[in-house]
Amino acid sequence: MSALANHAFAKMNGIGNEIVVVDLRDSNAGSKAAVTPEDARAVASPAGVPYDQLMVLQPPRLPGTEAFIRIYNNDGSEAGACGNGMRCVVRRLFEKTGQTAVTFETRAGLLNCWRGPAPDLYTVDMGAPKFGWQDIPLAEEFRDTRYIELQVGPIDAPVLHSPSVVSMGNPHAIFWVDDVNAYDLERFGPLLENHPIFPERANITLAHIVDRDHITIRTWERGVGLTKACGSAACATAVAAARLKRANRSVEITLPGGKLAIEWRERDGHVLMTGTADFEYEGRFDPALFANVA
Ligand SMILES: N[C@@H](CCC[C@H](N)C(=O)O)C(=O)O
Repeated sequence: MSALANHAFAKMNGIGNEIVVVDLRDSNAGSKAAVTPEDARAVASPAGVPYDQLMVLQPPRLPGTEAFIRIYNNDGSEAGACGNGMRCVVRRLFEKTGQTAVTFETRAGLLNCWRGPAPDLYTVDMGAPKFGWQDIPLAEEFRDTRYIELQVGPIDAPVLHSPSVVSMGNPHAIFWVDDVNAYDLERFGPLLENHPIFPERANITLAHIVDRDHITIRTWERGVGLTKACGSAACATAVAAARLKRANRSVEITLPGGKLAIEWRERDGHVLMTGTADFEYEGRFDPALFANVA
């Protein structure tokens, strides 16, 4: 039987990024209570609780951490990072416990999160970005990942080309454009997400630098598709723009679902993401959802 059958969940969103939060720390099965890709797809089905990311809190593995968080995309694949999902987890936890700061373990490492700088805002220290081609990862060596050779469209008149690539615990490619709405991202997104240059696939973002303090983005998410917001893409874009010296290290990013404040901190190179998180409703998963899951 699935660890999720009849288990409580909270439906939330991080500026429109659809998030389901499940806390398995209290599960009788303890640390063995793992969510399978089939479970994750069953929850995402129309009869379930459709989401972009499923955030699963498992018992902590390291002293000083609140939980080990596993992050599933709605195609059942697992992600190392999800900025919007982290803010949702943090809001849910803080409202239940009164805590105001916490450390989680994720596949991408330890993440410190806190309430503030205003009562309705939550900040996640997303850690340090990585720029090495093996870290992103790319299938072949690129010594300079500020721009890589990749294009879609005719060779002599590419529609999109020369993205910056960054790992924020998950792989991101950022294409610099004048108007993020002028491209058919639903068409180009899947081609680029699955391009052989990205052996682990990639999140694909269109970014327009409005000025040194503002950037607008739209993202095709790996394992999901078009979303209203992708927090790690906002972080990757901010860092890539600063690296190109086209923006300041603190910027406001506008996404289809809302705004995020991103700071690439000078002191330690960590990226801080600040934004809201909204609670929608809560319930229990219908066990029938998992009837055909092994
Ligand atoms: N929505 C997320 C990113 C989720 C993970 C991504 N689809 C991946 O597979 O890397 C965010 O807010 O960061």
